[in-house]
Amino acid sequence: MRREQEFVDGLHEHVETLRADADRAVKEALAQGDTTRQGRLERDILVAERSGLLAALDAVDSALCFGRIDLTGGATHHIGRIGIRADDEERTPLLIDWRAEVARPFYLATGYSPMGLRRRRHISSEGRTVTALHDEILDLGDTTRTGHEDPTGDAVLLAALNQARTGRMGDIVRTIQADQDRIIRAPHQGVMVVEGGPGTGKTAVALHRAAFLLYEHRELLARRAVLIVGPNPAFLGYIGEVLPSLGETGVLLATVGELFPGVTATAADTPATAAVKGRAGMAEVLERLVRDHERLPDPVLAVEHDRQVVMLDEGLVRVARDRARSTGLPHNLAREYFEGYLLNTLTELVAEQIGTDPYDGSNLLDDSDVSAIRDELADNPAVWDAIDELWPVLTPRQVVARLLAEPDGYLPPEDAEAVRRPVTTEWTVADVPLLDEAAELLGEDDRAARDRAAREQRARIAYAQGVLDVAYASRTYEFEDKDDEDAEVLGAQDIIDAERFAERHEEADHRSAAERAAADRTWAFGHIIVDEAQELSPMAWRLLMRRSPTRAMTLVGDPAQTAEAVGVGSWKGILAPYVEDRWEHRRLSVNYRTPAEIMEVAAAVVRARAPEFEPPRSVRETGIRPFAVAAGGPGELPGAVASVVGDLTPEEGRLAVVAPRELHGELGDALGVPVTGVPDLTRRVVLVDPRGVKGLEFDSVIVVEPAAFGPSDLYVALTRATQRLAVVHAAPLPDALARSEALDRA
Ligand SMILES: Nc1ncnc2c1ncn2[C@@H]1O[C@H](COP(=O)(O)OP(=O)(O)OP(=O)(O)O)[C@@H](O)[C@H]1O
Repeated sequence: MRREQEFVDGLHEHVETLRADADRAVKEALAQGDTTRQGRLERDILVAERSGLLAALDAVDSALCFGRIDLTGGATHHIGRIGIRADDEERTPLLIDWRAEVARPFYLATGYSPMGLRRRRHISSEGRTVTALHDEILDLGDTTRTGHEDPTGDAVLLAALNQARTGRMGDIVRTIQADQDRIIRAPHQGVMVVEGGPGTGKTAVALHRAAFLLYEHRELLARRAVLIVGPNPAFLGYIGEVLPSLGETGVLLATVGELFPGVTATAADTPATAAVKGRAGMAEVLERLVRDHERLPDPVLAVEHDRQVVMLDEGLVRVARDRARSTGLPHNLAREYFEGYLLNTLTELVAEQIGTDPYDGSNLLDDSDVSAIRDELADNPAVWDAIDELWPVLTPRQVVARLLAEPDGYLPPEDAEAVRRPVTTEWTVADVPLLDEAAELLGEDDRAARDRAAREQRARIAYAQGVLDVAYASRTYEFEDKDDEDAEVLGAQDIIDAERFAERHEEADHRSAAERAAADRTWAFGHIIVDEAQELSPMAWRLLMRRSPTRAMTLVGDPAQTAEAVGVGSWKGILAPYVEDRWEHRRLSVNYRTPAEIMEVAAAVVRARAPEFEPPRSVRETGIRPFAVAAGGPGELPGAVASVVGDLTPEEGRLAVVAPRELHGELGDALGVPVTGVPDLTRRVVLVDPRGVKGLEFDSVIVVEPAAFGPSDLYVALTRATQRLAVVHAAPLPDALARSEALDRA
């Protein structure tokens, strides 16, 4: 223990030096004034790098080192959250990053396959103080003993699993299990699906995989960013600290409702409405709606020009429309072509009207006359009104709002009723993939932005030119008598370089890749990780696949926990359109969260639908049996819940009351718990609705009125506790629970 403490102390001293160096480097660099473009670039890179290092050092401050491996050859390596090297010539590694290949045996070695290890040591600490060592002997011939042997090899894991919860997920870097490690370190190309029941560590594995990929492919992923998609904001809050604790911050965490820049949708539709909006067929519906805006006159459209009236008939417009469509461009981009064709058509009509020789029918106009007519037409607002009517520029919001306000003719009557709503500016989560699809169909008409950018650039150049002219004039004057040729040449060159000077004045984009990605709908992420992937609709998959042209994705989920009517039918069905059968499937089968006693109750709920269902194997038994409490009637429910909350609230840790939303008001009053949209999971007692509890976990869970839950919601709710579970009900229990022998009656 003393030696490990000395090692840890030495490590912290070294970290202090690194921190001070990095801090100084950042301050010095920031204090430097603007020099050359190159200099500023280098400064920005240095500041970003050192600030990143500082953030990583701060994040991993406690429990920096958590393990040691002793190799049969005599070498030893300490393993930690980040890698640290000594200052010597060879930059000798002091602490090995857990993600490095050298650290791998720490996670994989067994007595049967020791991978060159003699011993594996877990080092536990509180803050900077080493509190315990646990050694596993992997070389069975080795007889040296340290007095810290852990005969079963799982003391550290069990201690982690039994620890009181904090309302924030923690990292599992000290105890990653072998099957989890293989997923975390799988190659990053292609699609990998990770399936596993509740508590098998899917979320933990997904987050550690992100950290591993950022380590292994740092350059690519720092540029392209990693996106992690989760089911709801409470869940993202719950997992938000895992990656920073591993020293990683450059990751974008988002729900699907946040993936259309400018919209943050949290409102949910009813399941039936979300199901209609999420169907793959909606892509064609939107396409049809957009094409219906590429209109034909019925039968003619009169355009006034220069005191004449020109008649655009259906046939003429159809030709222009077909030509514009044949470009294959999205609606807003093809409009430029439509404008051109229609102006040509109008020019011909006007030229015919005014230029035809009344005697022989020949045209009296020459090319320059015709060209002048075209220019005049292009200046005529009436012409642009006609173009706007026939081929309007559309925004994604207009298109989706129009569909939802007037779905008739686009959706069968029943579906139309399900989605219909008045025009509104508030979007639901299920609207977001529709907005994204619409944006894709419309294309970005960036001509205005391009023109503006060009104008600004010209203005900047003119300004820079002016500045340099002044500088040049004064310099010439200043150097006139000195006959300093060099200075003269320099001044002249600067003026030639006005354009470069202007560029230098452009603000550098200081945002991180993740921040830029969040603001850019067309961003292609380096890797996408989807948690609770079973929840996503086909339309949401379309959106995500557009963000991942390389299809580097890790999808984790559990079909048995699917609540959404449009969720995953089968991975195959979802993935085939994008990658055919080129995806990998991995399974996790050990439940680290839910003790066996609770899992038996939860499994009964699924078995009522699927008798052959096999739940994941719980790694722990606690000897504490779940129980049900029957309230005398609905009026007595809050009191009964309050009494069970009193019994089950842990000294440390968290308790969740999972109840249908309708009951939250009276339960909140009875328990003195605030009723909020996004629950504050760091409170000792929280009130959550069945949908919102997905992915979360607590020491104790009380499920209220389970008859009101959908079967998959009930399964999810019953599998959230690490220690104790109770069910409180006024209505009769669902059959599966009523019959379960694993549920005691209090
Ligand atoms: N190797 C491990 N070491 C320590 N704790 C672990 C390990 N694997 C998983 N856990 C813990 O088990 C709990 C469940 O993990 P996680 O939430 O990742 O499971 P999940 O499969 O996503 O569950 P669900 O589908 O029910 O939401 C977490 O508290 C996690 O920290």
